[in-house]
Amino acid sequence: MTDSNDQSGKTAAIDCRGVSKAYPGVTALTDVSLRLVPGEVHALLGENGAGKSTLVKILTGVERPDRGHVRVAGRDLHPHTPVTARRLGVRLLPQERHVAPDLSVAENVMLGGLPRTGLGLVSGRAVRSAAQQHLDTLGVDVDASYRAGDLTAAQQQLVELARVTARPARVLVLDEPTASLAGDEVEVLFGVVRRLRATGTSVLYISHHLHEVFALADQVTVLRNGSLVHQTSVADTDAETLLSHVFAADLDRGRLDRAPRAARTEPVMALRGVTAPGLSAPVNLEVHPGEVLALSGPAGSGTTAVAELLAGARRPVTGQVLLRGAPAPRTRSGAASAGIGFVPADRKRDGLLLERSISENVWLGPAATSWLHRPRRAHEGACRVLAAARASTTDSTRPVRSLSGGNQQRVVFGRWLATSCSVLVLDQPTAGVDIGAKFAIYRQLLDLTAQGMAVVVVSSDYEEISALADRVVVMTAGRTSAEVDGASTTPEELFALESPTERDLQEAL
Ligand SMILES: Nc1ncnc2c1ncn2[C@@H]1O[C@H](COP(=O)(O)OP(=O)(O)OP(=O)(O)O)[C@@H](O)[C@H]1O
Repeated sequence: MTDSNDQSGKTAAIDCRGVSKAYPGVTALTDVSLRLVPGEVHALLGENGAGKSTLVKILTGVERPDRGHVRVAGRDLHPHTPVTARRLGVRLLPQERHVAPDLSVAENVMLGGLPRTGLGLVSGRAVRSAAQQHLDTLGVDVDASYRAGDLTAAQQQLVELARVTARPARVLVLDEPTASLAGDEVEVLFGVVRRLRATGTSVLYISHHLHEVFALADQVTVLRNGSLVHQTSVADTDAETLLSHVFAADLDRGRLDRAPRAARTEPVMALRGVTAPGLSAPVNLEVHPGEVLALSGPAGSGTTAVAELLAGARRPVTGQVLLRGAPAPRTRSGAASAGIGFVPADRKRDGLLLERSISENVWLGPAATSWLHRPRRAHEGACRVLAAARASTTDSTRPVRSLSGGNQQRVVFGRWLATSCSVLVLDQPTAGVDIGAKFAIYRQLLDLTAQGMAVVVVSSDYEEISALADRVVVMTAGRTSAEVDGASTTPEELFALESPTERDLQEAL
């Protein structure tokens, strides 16, 4: 039996032994060992900053370990580069989307191996037909001839999944793959993972969602502060045990106590008969001070369009967006100056300056103007923000690039905690944020509404909606389709309300 074989004699698809990695001032991984046999789905859990992405970078050849080694199907990952990893069949679906927006869906899917004619030329028709066939096999309902940049974030994520699976993979690494997916798309992804497992591909599945681990994984490994603290078969564990390993301290998920809701006053914002790209019918909507309004609906249902209209990030074609009864600013910077905060779903788009410090990023938020002259205040403010958002680092002079993905999201959120806006619009605010920090963020939002701020949350997470919302506006196929009370609604009710009606289906035909 070689090093990479298990008792059954199976050679591990991927085997990493004693891997350690440090960045300046931070030990990201200490002596981590992990092996996946062919056809195994292995979940990797850990709070923000635990070392998951660093391990992924090492397994995919992007970063070299300081100590330890990686073998793929019994062969050393040497030289330790992404090209070697790819050649050995290790593929990655990254946390951030990387579709080429100006290329077609087909070109994006087939990017790594465009089918050629006998003369060695690339045939557009062959590319389209091969891509469409692959998308259909995966169950991804997207037309291969569309421009990738015109797709929703969730569709782009599925196109990327199609790209990484277009060629046979020995090991597929999925880094928080459901962060921008909702109900049906999650099922598509699960189907793909199950099919790959059946054909012998090993899947390393990184997630903050325990139900996904129990739905999909055979084995689970928990990292904490860069060390492997727990490794077991999923059949032999339960959610409480896993959580106790993910978080060193007891997780405070106690009830979110809410101040009694203030009597309805005049709306602070309203949409009156608004039409815009992404909407199929005029939208009427009011946002009141002191309430959390949730916009619930699958990707493409119009929730992001409404959030962007409120935040000045999308222009109405007809109708009016009102702020305190007067026309609202029609640009993002104008809306920010008028006190409308916005946390978009794609944090890269929110202009995080990755090379600059956490302090600077907090105070360079679109509503901040005076940070340049007050570095100490910026520093103190950033520390307060980081503590409030339960970020694992208190050193606000660190560059944002050195933060884990989830902690970068907290900085985006923290920007708006440090300002005094009257409306805060958040699109999927806790995607990629660990469960502990999620609840800290929910508490912050509820405190802000108790002080009179209006909060609008676009979310595809039913638990999030029930924890936060006073009112839920449900959207399907580009129009508002229902409004329900946040306190009494259930995930089942929301799911049923979000399912397309007969009318939606007929209009789509
Ligand atoms: N390029 C870098 N330079 C300095 N420190 C880094 C760098 N990349 C990661 N780190 C640090 O290494 C540690 C592990 O980060 P990593 O991104 O692996 O966490 P993670 O478990 O993937 O978190 P998340 O759930 O937020 O994505 C963190 O303390 C992070 O700040």
